Amino acid sequence: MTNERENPINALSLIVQLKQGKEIRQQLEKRGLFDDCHRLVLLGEDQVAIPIRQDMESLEFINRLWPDFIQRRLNMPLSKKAQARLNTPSAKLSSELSRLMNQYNISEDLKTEIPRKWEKHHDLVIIPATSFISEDWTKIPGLWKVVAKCLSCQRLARHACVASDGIRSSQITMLLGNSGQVTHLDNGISYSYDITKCMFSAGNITEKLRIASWDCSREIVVDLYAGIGYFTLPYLVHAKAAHVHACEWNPHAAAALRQNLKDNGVSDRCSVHEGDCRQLDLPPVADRVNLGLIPSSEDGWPTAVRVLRHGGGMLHIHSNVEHSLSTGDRDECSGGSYGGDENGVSSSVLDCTIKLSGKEKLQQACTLWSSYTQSRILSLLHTIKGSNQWSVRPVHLEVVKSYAPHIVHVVLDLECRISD
Ligand SMILES: C[S@+](CC[C@H](N)C(=O)[O-])C[C@H]1O[C@@H](n2cnc3c(N)ncnc32)[C@H](O)[C@@H]1O
Repeated sequence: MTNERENPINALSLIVQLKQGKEIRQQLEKRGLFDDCHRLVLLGEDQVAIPIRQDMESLEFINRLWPDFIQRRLNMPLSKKAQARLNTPSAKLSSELSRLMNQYNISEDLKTEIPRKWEKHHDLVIIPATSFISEDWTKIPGLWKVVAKCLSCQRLARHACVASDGIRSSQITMLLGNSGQVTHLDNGISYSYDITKCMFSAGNITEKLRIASWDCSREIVVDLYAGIGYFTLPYLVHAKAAHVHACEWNPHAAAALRQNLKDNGVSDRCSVHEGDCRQLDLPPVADRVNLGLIPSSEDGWPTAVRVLRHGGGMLHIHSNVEHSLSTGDRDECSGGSYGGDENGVSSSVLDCTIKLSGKEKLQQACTLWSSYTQSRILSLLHTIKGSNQWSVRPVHLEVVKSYAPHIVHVVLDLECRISD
């Protein structure tokens, strides 16, 4: 509680007797009517002003509950919570830029280009692709330094979409600072790379942890889309894989991968195959094949089957799955097509007009994709391995993360076995 004069901001309050203050405040808090941006103010010896919310709904409720209490606008100091909110990087950026926009006559409309979220890599911040794109921002001298100061970083870069050039080269440009080299320490593994040349998927953490929990000490693993080692490294460092064959065609990512193998002391158990995994020259040695490419790793399925050892093994197949094909406000879905296969297994089985919840739609879409994948892999096993004795068994389907609205990144663990 405070006195009326200290650091005041005009706010609406409910005036109550001091002895009732605690109870009324608790009731206001319980009902979400208390304004936690301001502090209570003592009025003389026996009254207290309790800050209240000012929206119509709250006021109607307060009037109904306490019709006899006086409401008054008062100068009330900001609460600690509100002061903390003002000190956030986001608040600092917004207030500093508002001031500069005013000074340099920049239209208020461009406020939409001030970032509200960003990625922080220690002293380097990457802002979204939509940030500060209008020409007018160049009117502010030293803009990048101002932004970096508000966001408490030394280096600043701006995102663009990951390139659709297949090698998923990064399209990040440096705005402040020269080097884009960063290091992430993640579950005891150090990953270094240049953000302007390679991409890093921070969202795959659950899958990395899953891999880390396995015992692969007697296994040979093939990682077809190794990148800088997102999955290769947990296989080696935590799952203790006997050997990993890591394939990667982006030369920058392959160089970072080699460095990361060295930095984590596991180079001796990894062979890096630099090139297109579809042409991977490897005999059938794999107990496990990781296919970590989204939106789809289907191009790599023939190679995965080819490198599986004769008795079979496990495939970890990544994919994006779209789980809402509804139109308008009718909750309906129809025919998500993942193609058919040569066994005539059609995947266009999802043709329903019944109402489905989001969770049910997700389940259906995953089931659909999973059965399509199983039948494709089985058919590849028959063709490539030259035997009809193969069987596939879905062991687990992991939902890794939401990739975009109605699109989830999933991993299917598919066991492939040949009967004796
Ligand atoms: C880094 S991304 C995904 C890595 C990780 N699975 C993830 O989700 O973060 C996939 C990597 O596969 C590589 N890649 C894509 N197609 C490839 C191919 N046909 N042969 C080898 N590497 C490929 C890309 O260059 C990229 O580095």
